Amino acid sequence: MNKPLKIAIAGLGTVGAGVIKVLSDNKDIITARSGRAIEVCAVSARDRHRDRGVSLAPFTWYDNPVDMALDDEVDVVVELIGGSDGIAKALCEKALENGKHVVTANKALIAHHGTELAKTAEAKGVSIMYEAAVAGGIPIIKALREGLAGNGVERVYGILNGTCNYMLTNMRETGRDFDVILSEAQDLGYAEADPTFDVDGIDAAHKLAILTSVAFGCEVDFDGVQTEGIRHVSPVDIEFAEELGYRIKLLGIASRQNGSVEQRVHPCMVSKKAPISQVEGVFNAVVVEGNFVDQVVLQGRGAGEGPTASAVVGDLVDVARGVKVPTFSVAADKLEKLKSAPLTGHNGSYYVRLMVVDEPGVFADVAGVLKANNVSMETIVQRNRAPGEPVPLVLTLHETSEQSMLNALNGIAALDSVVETPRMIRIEDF
Ligand SMILES: NC(=O)C1=CN([C@@H]2O[C@H](COP(=O)(O)OP(=O)(O)OC[C@H]3O[C@@H](n4cnc5c(N)ncnc54)[C@H](O)[C@@H]3O)[C@@H](O)[C@H]2O)C=CC1
Ligand SMILES: N[C@@H](CC=O)C(=O)O
Ligand code: NA
Repeated sequence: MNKPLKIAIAGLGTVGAGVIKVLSDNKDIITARSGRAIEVCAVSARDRHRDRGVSLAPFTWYDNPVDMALDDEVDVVVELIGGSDGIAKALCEKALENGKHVVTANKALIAHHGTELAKTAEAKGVSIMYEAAVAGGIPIIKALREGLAGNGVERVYGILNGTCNYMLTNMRETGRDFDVILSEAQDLGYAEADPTFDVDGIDAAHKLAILTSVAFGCEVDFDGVQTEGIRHVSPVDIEFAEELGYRIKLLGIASRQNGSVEQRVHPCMVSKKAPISQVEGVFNAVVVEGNFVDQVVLQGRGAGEGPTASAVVGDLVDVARGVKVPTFSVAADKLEKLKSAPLTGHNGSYYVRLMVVDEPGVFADVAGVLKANNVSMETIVQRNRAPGEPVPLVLTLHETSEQSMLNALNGIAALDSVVETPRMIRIEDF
């Protein structure tokens, strides 16, 4: 048997503790598949004495995880702390510079610094692997980079945040409060250390920026992702979506368009008949559209201890086997720099909810603004008649440009009878 692969784990929270469990429970199959044992030799976390359900006694303890990058026994540093900068970045940089492989679940780090880290790794002849960073247990990075390498990818999209999908599913099914369901997702280990990253779409944007890079062979451009979270999705919108035949999903969508790339994360109305609208709870799904394969759909748990640890260990097995692949889909110094397409140039259909004073002439005023902006209406629904009181007025609009829609919304918001900021959700036709 070849000599064991020695790993150092930085961060022993949901994912770190999970990795120790997978390596121990599946030791025999992992050793057989890797052709060598994968052994933890060192660990680091903030609290040495917390009960994690795993014994740390066999491992060397480091108070400062960055020192593990200098440990001669260590072949691979597994970074499971999180955060785009600070200690996680310092550790990964130092490990790569010292010729150690890095495996990480940290999407924030890869989304912000992926291109430079890949350049360092490739120059040093080591790997930085990050399967767990995108869509948890779904092996989407491997699928895109390896299995689909023969295709030109035209579009990649999906449900990329388990917390938001769990919340939207539960809001619809149970009618419970946003904050109660968010705290449940935190207890289940799905949410980020700062859950505003989930709720505001930032985590999904991190993942989309990484997917874009692997799918299109371009530099990672997190700032190019146009991002909106689920904070403004209200129970009223969820009810209207049901009535109109849609489900609301937070999607990340990246498409290539003549030398530029459009990257967007926002709530979408998706037909209840579309397969992606059936993906519920903590499950994620990623759809890849390739020019020869047509459509490939991968679905699985996007967050939580077991699925995320499964992805980390998959990367470790690749390192143990000596697999050599580019960090993204082409060598780091050959990644294209693509321009970002602005969302104002996007064409699509829209759902709009207004809160209006229930009085004669409101429909006509709204229709007048839409006409002036060349936006045509598909349906209009008003419920709960309450003369003189604010009531919801819901419209769906035929395909139009985002800029026209925004102009129309500004005009509508200025009408006296419209009493709250209009809410707009894009309708996606999959
Ligand atoms: N929880 C999940 O479902 C998923 C998490 N991830 C990513 O995995 C990473 C870890 O996430 P979780 O395990 O959920 O976080 P966590 O908060 O449960 O664990 C973080 C660990 O890092 C340690 N840590 C923090 N600062 C430290 C420092 N200065 N020095 C040493 N240790 C330090 C903490 O003590 C803790 O053990 C993050 O990058 C996260 O985005 C990725 C996919 C899914
Ligand atoms: N907070 C993330 C964890 C996995 O990436 C999520 O909810 O998807
Ligand atoms: Na993954």
